[in-house]
Amino acid sequence: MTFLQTVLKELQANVAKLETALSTAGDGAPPHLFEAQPYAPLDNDEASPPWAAFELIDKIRLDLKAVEAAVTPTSKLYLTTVFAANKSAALSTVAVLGVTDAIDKLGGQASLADIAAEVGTNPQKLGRILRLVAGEYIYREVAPDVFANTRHSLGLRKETKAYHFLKFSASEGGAASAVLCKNLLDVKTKDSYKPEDAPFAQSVSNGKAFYDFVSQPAQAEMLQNITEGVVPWLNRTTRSPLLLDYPWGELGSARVIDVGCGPADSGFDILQKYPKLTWVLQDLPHMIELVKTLVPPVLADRVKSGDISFQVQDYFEPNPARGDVWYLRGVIREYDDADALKVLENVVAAMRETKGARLVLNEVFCASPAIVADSGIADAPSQHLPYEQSSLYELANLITWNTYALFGGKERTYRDTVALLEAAGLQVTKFYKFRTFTANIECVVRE
Ligand SMILES: C[S@@+](CC[C@H](N)C(=O)[O-])C[C@H]1O[C@@H](n2cnc3c(N)ncnc32)[C@H](O)[C@@H]1O
Repeated sequence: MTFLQTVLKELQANVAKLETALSTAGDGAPPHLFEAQPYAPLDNDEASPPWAAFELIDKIRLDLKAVEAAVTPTSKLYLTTVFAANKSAALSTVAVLGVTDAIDKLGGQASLADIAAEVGTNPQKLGRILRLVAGEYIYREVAPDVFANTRHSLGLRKETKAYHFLKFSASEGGAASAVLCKNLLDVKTKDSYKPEDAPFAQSVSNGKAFYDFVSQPAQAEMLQNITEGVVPWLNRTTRSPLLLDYPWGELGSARVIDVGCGPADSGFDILQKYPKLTWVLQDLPHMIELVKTLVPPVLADRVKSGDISFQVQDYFEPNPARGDVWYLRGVIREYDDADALKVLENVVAAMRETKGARLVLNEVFCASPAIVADSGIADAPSQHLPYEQSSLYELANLITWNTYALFGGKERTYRDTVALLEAAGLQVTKFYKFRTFTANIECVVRE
């Protein structure tokens, strides 16, 4: 069998398995594409697809890309890849313009002239953008110059607030990415993981670290957009797996120390679903003051009872807290190995004071699409997709480069992370893969 036929055979088998796995979800119907309604088993961020289905998604996508790459001339592969930034701008633009709402208002499908009049732009230019996005099956051209919503355009309605995230990523994220090459070669920045050396600081903020820049009075609008739009929308895409794919319930009434808690949205979500847990929120003074104001009203009584408490704690200093679970989400990604090790060593020293204490690390793990030793392999790339890494391999890598471009930091592979944890005196007990691009590593102190 030829390579293409081998991949197609694998694809066919995996699509059949996917349909079977999805037959128990939603109303049991297989995925649709052109209808203007969400496909609930896959598109509902408040739930997660069944595991068996989720595991097939990456395999199918990887093999589809293999087919696409195999039939594409090299220069055309470069051109479509390098111009993908235009797709980013197009998606952000239709979201900001409110094209989905306009089509809704015009009855579910409408001419370019009517959509353009509704959103206040030029129909010819809008058509060119919409065709780019329709190539991703977001919108459908139902007749020449007539566009309709599809399953994938509904998430762009203004009420979803997706446009905050899409606009920010395409504009500030795009500007930062544009200087990536300079950032990788400049002697000051190439080996640095500090936020003031990130591409964003070289392109947008005149040398200021991201949060120092957006905290300035002149950037108040950007900060508000980030805290009220960008971050909540992104967090929604990981919330359900974080709650369901790690056995928080088995921790019973454990005391959790949330190190570098930030706005603590994940802690507050976990506490609402697993009310027996008690939770200590640790961060620097300004963040502790802020997080006190962010406690959801349903948890107010738990603050009063002391089940949820706040501690100012610098994680580079010895940690006097005592707890059964030490939870670090997106903390060590901020640092190079030497600083990450300092943070972990302080946690390990405190963990030694509580028998059986465990550390739960929630991160994005850089992912390999496929590790293929031999050319002329007799199977499909999806059969070489490594396990110990973030799910959604492509999205995980896009996200880690995006966070690097904005904030610097060192996002790691699973192997890099395990080496760091072991250097800090920890022993990994389990890797919890999630149905999203983050995952948990659980460890205990090595005896
Ligand atoms: C990337 S954020 C992660 C926040 C949170 N864990 C989350 O998942 O949203 C890192 C957090 O570490 C805090 N932080 C930075 N330096 C710190 C330090 N030296 N000691 C304690 N917290 C610190 C920041 O204020 C910020 O809230």
